[in-house]
Amino acid sequence: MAEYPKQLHDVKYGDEHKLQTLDICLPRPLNNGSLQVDASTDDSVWIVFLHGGAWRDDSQDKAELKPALSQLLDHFSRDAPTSALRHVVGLASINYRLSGEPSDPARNGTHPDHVHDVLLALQWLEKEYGVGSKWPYMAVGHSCGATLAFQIVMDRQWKSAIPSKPALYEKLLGFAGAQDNHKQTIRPPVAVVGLEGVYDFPLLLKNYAHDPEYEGFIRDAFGGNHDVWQKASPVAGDYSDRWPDGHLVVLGQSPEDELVDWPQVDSMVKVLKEQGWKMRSESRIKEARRDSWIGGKQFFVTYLKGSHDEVWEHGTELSRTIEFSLRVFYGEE
Ligand SMILES: Nc1ccccc1C(=O)C[C@H](N)C(=O)O
Repeated sequence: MAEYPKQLHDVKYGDEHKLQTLDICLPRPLNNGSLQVDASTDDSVWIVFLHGGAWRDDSQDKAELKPALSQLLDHFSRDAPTSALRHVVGLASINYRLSGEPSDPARNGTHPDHVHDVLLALQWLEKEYGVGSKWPYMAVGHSCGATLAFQIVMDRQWKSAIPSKPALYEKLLGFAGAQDNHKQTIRPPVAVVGLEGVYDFPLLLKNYAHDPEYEGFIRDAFGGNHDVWQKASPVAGDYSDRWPDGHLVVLGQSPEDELVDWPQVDSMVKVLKEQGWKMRSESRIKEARRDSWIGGKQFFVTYLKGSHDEVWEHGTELSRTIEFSLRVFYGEE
């Protein structure tokens, strides 16, 4: 069996509970730090994937990336010189603590425990592979994984909403109670790619008021305080001054999604626009060339096909969106 692409499964990034594990895929050798293809680190990036499942569904985990990953690797092996994956140093898919099952230490989390685990995993990835220091990374998430992808950017808002665990924040983020973005020891991503994401909890609960499941999983994951629901929603984030590293947001949404409706995207779009982000259309990728927008902030809304979970189950939509995001980020068509 060929040594590459190399896959590492169930690697532990913490030992507090059994969901502190991640999978890694290295498409090609790291070669003492420089890559065989695209040796320039400037052209290389990590992909960090966060699965969905409403913070509670233990049938959904880091394996959500698998179908998309095999398609990405397929394209890469067929077409390495032009495949978007040639920019990718590695892909990581992260498990994190869930909520809703008080007797299980891996499923008794309340916000911000889920974010903590993701930050711990990022800290591990930085230490072991230079993710965020040697190489930038894109955070890609599905459903509540898309929520988490934004939450690792907007950390200060949820920190101030939850004063109970300041020591851990300080340890993980170098957060000294100040607004100083540069003190962070865990670098934020350069891009956030959300698919079928939950971005605005109060709006989600309003639009699905007829289905008690929604309030159920929000309460399990975030507690009963409405103020926290509002502050922890990605739409409450500051994506301008406090995210200097952020250059690209891609919001992928399927009109056929039966669990998360389009107003979630609309709400996020409104916030990004208000904060100075430029909306680009898919047909004008060239115009969005990174050279011409270094330091700029641009976002795309892309239409996906299929139901809420088909988007990752079939892999096609997830792999397509990752490839799209890489192409846009590197100014290719
Ligand atoms: N109802 C949702 C609303 C929004 C986002 C996800 C869900 C889910 O149901 C996910 C998962 N399959 C679950 O059963 O928890």
